[in-house]
Amino acid sequence: MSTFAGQGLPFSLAIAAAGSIPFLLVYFVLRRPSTIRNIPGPPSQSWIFGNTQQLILSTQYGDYEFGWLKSYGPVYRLRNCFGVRSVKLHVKFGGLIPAKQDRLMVADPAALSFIINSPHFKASPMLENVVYLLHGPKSLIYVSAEEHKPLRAALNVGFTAAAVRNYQSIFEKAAARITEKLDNSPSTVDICPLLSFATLSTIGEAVMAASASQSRLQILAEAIASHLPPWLFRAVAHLPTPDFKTARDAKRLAYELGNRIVREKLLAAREGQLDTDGDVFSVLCATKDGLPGDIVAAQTSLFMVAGQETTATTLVLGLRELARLPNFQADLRSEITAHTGKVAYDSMPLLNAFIKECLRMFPVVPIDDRIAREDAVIPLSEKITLSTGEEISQICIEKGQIVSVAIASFQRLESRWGEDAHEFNPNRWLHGTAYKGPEAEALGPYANLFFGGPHTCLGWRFAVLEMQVFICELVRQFSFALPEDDAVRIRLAFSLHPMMPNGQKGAPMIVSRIS
Ligand code: HEM
Repeated sequence: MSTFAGQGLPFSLAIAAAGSIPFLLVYFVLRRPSTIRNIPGPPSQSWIFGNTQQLILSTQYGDYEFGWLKSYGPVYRLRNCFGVRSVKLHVKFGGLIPAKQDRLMVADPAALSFIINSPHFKASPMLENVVYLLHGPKSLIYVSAEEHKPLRAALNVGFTAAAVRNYQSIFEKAAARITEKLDNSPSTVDICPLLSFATLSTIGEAVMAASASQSRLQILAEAIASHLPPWLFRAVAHLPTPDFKTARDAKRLAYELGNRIVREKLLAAREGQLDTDGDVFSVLCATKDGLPGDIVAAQTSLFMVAGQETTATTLVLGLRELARLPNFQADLRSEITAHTGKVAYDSMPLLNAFIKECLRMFPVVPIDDRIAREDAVIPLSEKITLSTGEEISQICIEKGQIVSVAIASFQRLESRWGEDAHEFNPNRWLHGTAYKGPEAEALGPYANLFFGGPHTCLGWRFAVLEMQVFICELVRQFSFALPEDDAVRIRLAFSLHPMMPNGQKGAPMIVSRIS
């Protein structure tokens, strides 16, 4: 599927590496020594990769990270790529001393809350470049903090509780298409493409009223959902290599498609022909003094990527867990079949506990890198002990420090979720909130499972209703089991994905119709 994995990759890598050398040299000379060097953390695995390979490329996401969480606690230091950070003259030692480049891994609740809400931090340069390349400079996720607030408020009209209720019939039709496909599939079936296509079709219809059968929409989704290598730099992205060209083409295609649809809708609105209860773009185009058409169209790629694979992956990983819990699966089916007629999804405790547990255990964005725009003092919920023996309750960091918001680790903190934090246990949500801690009161019904701060997921209600509808239809009609030779692993490829041993995305399951 991904052209990034195709023939052009080694060539692009070579060009990217060559193009980056002058920047790296300047970087090595100008950067400042680490201020977090006394915070304990795992030893570096290699000079080139530091601990980054273990963090990002482990066979199963978290193989190392969750071990580090246990050994070093919710805040620790990791070595980044190119371990020797700078060559700095230390008069005290009378020579050239290499200082290390470190990243701060943070899963401490107070620290996380501070980082994601503070203007002192922004997305890391690497993340910004990928976002720019994929979604463009006018997309909600890329614009400056000043532009973000009004743009988000304007876009939110398409994602309110009332607006999302209008998309329910779209989700129901998509769920019916999945069950039809399952009826025509062999008993062992890869559920990934089925769910990816279903979530793509709902995004197309609910956001733009574009049918998923439109081939351009499909091509676009293929291209923009491709796994982007995390080493993309904006400068080299303008090189004429096939990999970067695919990303640029996808962004252009998305904009063209969105732009055409928005123009049609604006025209229909002027003629009083626009259905204002319809899709997100219709709602936005019908809003008096709303956003200019080009700004609405500029969100096409973001909505398609943010809304498609996220929901599909959460569902796939959840169904795999359901297969491991046959008793819970049976109870959930009983709860679903007990509801006849108009389904009140929010009043189904097992269904909602299951969805929350899927989001907790498998945050599709498990780690989010930020950079300090200026010197800052990060508060901590619990004191940590430095390698010098000193105890600290806050961390002073310098401008330029990379901080990894360790979402997956936060969602497995034993101090907050209990000793069984690493187990998939939907029942934890059945009796009040599963989250224990002084900040529990401040968390919403989803306990920050869609992240927090100004960039918290705009489409969370959309995702929840879609998952409620899909799970109800699937579990009502089918039972789910794992094949005996199941070898699927969860790996990080920009976001979490189920991967088969051959390196392809996929999740074969035994799906049987309930007679
Ligand atoms: C299970 C499904 C989903 C999960 C787990 C999820 C998770 C997230 C997370 C963690 C972020 C914050 C990213 C960051 O700050 O770097 C985010 C942002 C966002 N999500 Fe979702 N998402 C899901 C579904 C959706 C859907 C269905 C849509 C739209 C239809 C959507 C639209 C967005 C948008 C537009 C943003 C950017 C918000 C901003 O920058 O202000 N998401 N999502």
